[in-house]
Amino acid sequence: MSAVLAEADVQTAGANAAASGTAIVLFGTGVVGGALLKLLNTPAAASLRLVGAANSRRQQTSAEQLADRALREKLKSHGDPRDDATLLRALDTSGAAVKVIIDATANANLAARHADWLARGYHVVTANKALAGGELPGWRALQAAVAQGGRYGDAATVGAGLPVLSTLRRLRACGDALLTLEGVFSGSLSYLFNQYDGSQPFSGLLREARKLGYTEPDPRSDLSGEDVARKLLIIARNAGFALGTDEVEVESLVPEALRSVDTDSFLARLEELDEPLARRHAEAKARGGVLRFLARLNQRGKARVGLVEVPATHPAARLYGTDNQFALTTTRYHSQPLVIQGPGAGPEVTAQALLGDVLALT
Ligand SMILES: NC(=O)C1=CN([C@@H]2O[C@H](COP(=O)(O)OP(=O)(O)OC[C@H]3O[C@@H](n4cnc5c(N)ncnc54)[C@H](O)[C@@H]3O)[C@@H](O)[C@H]2O)C=CC1
Ligand SMILES: N[C@@H](CC=O)C(=O)O
Repeated sequence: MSAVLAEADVQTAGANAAASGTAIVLFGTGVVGGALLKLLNTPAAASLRLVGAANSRRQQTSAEQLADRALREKLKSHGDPRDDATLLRALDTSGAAVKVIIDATANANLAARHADWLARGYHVVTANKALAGGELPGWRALQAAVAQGGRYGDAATVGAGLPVLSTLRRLRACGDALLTLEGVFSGSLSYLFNQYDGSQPFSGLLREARKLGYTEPDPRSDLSGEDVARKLLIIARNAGFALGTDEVEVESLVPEALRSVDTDSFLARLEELDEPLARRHAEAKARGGVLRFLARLNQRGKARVGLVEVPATHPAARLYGTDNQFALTTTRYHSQPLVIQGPGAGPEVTAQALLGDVLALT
């Protein structure tokens, strides 16, 4: 069985899981983790056993509490103090053949533990991009752990589960190679720029995107281009380009004055985004163009993410909602790129990507 998870594996999952027993611990019960908890209560997840769940401050390992449909809400005020060791012990003592840690946080310290968890025999399924899309040594440690047999479910890290990484791996397994990559890799920025026409403030749309669960916990991770850069790095690295974080040119949409304030202050000052973006929008419109936040990797490994004015005929100008678009030019898809497109953010699709990766392990 390969070390990374293929979509096809999911099909036989339910029956196998019942036979082998799969125990899971969930880190993060926010927007994505909360949606996953709902999915765990559906027949699709009947073979999985939740033995621990945690938010940043509290955790639960009692079977009775974990079975409570209000678990996410209750964890906000009730539960044991956070302690990773107790959660891992719940996996160890579960008697399950397959032990899975699900990371539905954006916490870099937690992501830094993925390789260690894999080395200790746990499988890891993650929506958290901080390791694979972070500093190169972290990516290399992850690859080393995967080479030793650890299995890493990463579908949710790119395109919120769109079949991007699995397609890329399949192409590579056939000897194909990625030449260039271009597209819209952010669901929230897609949602924002697909709708923004200058008639309403950008900050209002951003509040909406946040309410719908499309943005990162701190929306500056989206607006700064950091989240898109991480996705670009994850794809590029999976395609064999060992790019460092400093090799991606990143354009930030966050005004200088808002970059180092705390999250609450930033959220209280969103209107400061409006004027510069209204100006850029008006300039693009006057030339018949639209603004899109694009990621690009060329054949020499040069990578850039940022706001680009594109003509109305550009493929990225014809996206809707949270659509992501990944155009892969490869040695075999060279006259026309292979394009993967669809909703690229949102709790339900992302939680489904996590569940699919867990089921594929069994
Ligand atoms: N929202 C979306 O559409 C998508 C999100 N993702 C990723 O999913 C992850 C979670 O995103 P959201 O659910 O939107 O964020 P959120 O802010 O709603 O939830 C984060 C959760 O992580 C918990 N947490 C933080 N540190 C923790 C720790 N050390 N131990 C246990 N729990 C901890 C928080 O208490 C919270 O429950 C992020 O990495 C994000 O990039 C990936 C694809 C799509
Ligand atoms: N905040 C992210 C969520 C998915 O990774 C985005 O907007 O794409």
